[in-house]
Amino acid sequence: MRKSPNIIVTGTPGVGKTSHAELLAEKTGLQHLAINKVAEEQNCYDGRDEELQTWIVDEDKLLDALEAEVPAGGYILDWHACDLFPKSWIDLVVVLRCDSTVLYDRLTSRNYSSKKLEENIDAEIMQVILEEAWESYDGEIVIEMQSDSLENIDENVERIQTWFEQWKKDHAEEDKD
Ligand SMILES: Nc1ncnc2c1ncn2[C@@H]1O[C@H](COP(=O)(O)OP(=O)(O)OP(=O)(O)O)[C@@H](O)[C@H]1O
Repeated sequence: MRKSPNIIVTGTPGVGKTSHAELLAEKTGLQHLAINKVAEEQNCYDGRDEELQTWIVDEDKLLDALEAEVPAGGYILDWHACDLFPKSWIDLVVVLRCDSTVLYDRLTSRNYSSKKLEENIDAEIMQVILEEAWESYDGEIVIEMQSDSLENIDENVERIQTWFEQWKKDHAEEDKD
């Protein structure tokens, strides 16, 4: 039984996962875990995709690196995929969405190749990560949030914070029972 929940914040690159996760960590005291940093620090790679200029993550190694701490709870898992985390670890999945023209502007400032830019915009339009979340977790724990503006970040974090406080209350009562 976790004393604090685990929340995934996921979505296409550039939708605002880090921005949300950092503010949410500040408001809730949950620990922000940038999964790409864990993969880098623990060398959970299985080669490199030169065309897309990204590392290929060895998911088994990555799960091994997370297994000792994450199941106990208290983490915000920030990553551009969500299907590798076991269902039993996760209490809420936040899928951030972004208008494709807004996302295009955010990603062009990153010097991505045109192929990488196009793939990410297509993935957002086709709601690839949202479908992945629906397939991997129970529908009632998956929430979709729009992340086009700074106001959206504040509103979304406030909503998640309300959910977090309710979760804590519910579980404190369960502990008493
Ligand atoms: N809702 C938003 N409104 C305005 N700007 C935003 C919003 N979300 C993110 N941004 C801006 O877009 C850029 C990318 O944001 P961020 O790094 O949080 O995205 P990300 O999803 O974590 O990206 P990555 O997957 O590459 O780590 C940053 O410059 C950030 O300030």
